[in-house]
Amino acid sequence: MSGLVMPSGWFVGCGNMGGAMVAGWVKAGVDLSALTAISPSGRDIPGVAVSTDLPDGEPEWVWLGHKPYQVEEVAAKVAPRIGAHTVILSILAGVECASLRRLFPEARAIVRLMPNLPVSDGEGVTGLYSDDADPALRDEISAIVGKLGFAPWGEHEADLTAISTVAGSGPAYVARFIAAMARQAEALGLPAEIAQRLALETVAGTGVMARASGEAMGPLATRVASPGGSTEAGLKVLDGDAGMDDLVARTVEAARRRTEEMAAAARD
Ligand SMILES: NC(=O)C1=CN([C@@H]2O[C@H](COP(=O)(O)OP(=O)(O)OC[C@H]3O[C@@H](n4cnc5c(N)ncnc54)[C@H](O)[C@@H]3O)[C@@H](O)[C@H]2O)C=CC1
Ligand SMILES: O=C(O)[C@@H]1CCC=N1
Repeated sequence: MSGLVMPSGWFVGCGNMGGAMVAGWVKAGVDLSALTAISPSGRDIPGVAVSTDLPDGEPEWVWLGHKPYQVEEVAAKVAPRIGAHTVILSILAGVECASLRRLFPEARAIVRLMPNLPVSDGEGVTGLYSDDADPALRDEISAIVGKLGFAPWGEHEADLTAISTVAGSGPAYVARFIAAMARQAEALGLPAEIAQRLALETVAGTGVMARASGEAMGPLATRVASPGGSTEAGLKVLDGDAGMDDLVARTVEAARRRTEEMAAAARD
C-alpha cells in the first residue's frame, strides 16, 4: 500500500477511462476501500466495489465518468444525494465548471480532470482545473491523481481543452501512427507480428529515451538523421507542405471544435 487513501465516494460511470484510473490506483497501492463504482451493468471492476445503485450515506468525493451527454440525467439522480462537503470530480470532456455548478449547486467544489488511458499504468497525463477548490483540496487531489502520472493544474479552464485535444485524445493518434509505421514495415516485407512490434517499440523506446535525457525533439531527430542519409530524406516529406505539422494541426483543431460543441450542449 502507498499509504494513500481515496476519500469515501462514488465513481459514477466507470468504463474505459474510469476503469483505467482505478487500475492505475490499484497498481500504485492506493486504498480504494471507501470508493464504490456505480455501473448500470454491475459488471466486476477489479480493485473496487461495484453497485448498480447509489449507496447510502453522503459521499466525500463523487467522480463523474459517464458520457458528457448523460450529465443532466446523472445529475438528476446524484445531486439530491450530495451535501455541502461533497466534491465533484468530472472527467467529462468539454463539460465546463459553470455547467457542473448549475447541476450540482450544493457541492463544496467542482474539479475538472482530463486524463488519458495510460493512467492505467501510472504513465498517464491528467489535466486538472477548478475555480473553487481550496489549496488543501488541490493538494489532496494532486496526491491521488499524481499516482497516475503527470498531473498539472491548468491556470485557465481553456487549458483543459488543450490538454484534452492533445493528451486526452493523444493515445488514439499515437496508435494510428504506430499502425501506419507497422503497415509500411509489412509492405517492405516483414512479417506482420514483427512489423507491429518494431513500430510499437520504436515509439515506446523514443519516448523512454527522450524522457530520460530531457533532450528536445529537434536535436533528437538531428542525432538520427545523418546529413545526406535516409532519415533526412524521410524527414523532408514529414516536414514538407501538408506534412506532420499541418496534419496534427488539423487533427487537434477538429477535436477542439468537437469539444466546444460538447461544452455548448452542456451549457443549455
Ligand atoms: N476514453 C478516453 O480516453 C477518455 C475519456 N474521457 C471522458 O471519460 C468519460 C467516459 O468515457 P469512456 O470511459 O471512454 O466511456 P465508456 O462508455 O467506456 O464508459 C462510460 C461508463 O458509464 C456507464 N454509464 C452509462 N450510463 C450511466 C449512468 N446513467 N450512470 C452511471 N454510469 C453510467 C457505462 O456503463 C460505462 O461503463 C467521457 O465523459 C469522456 O469524455 C476523458 C478523457 C479520455
Ligand atoms: O473522445 C473524447 O471525447 C474523449 C476526450 C479525450 C479522449 N476521449
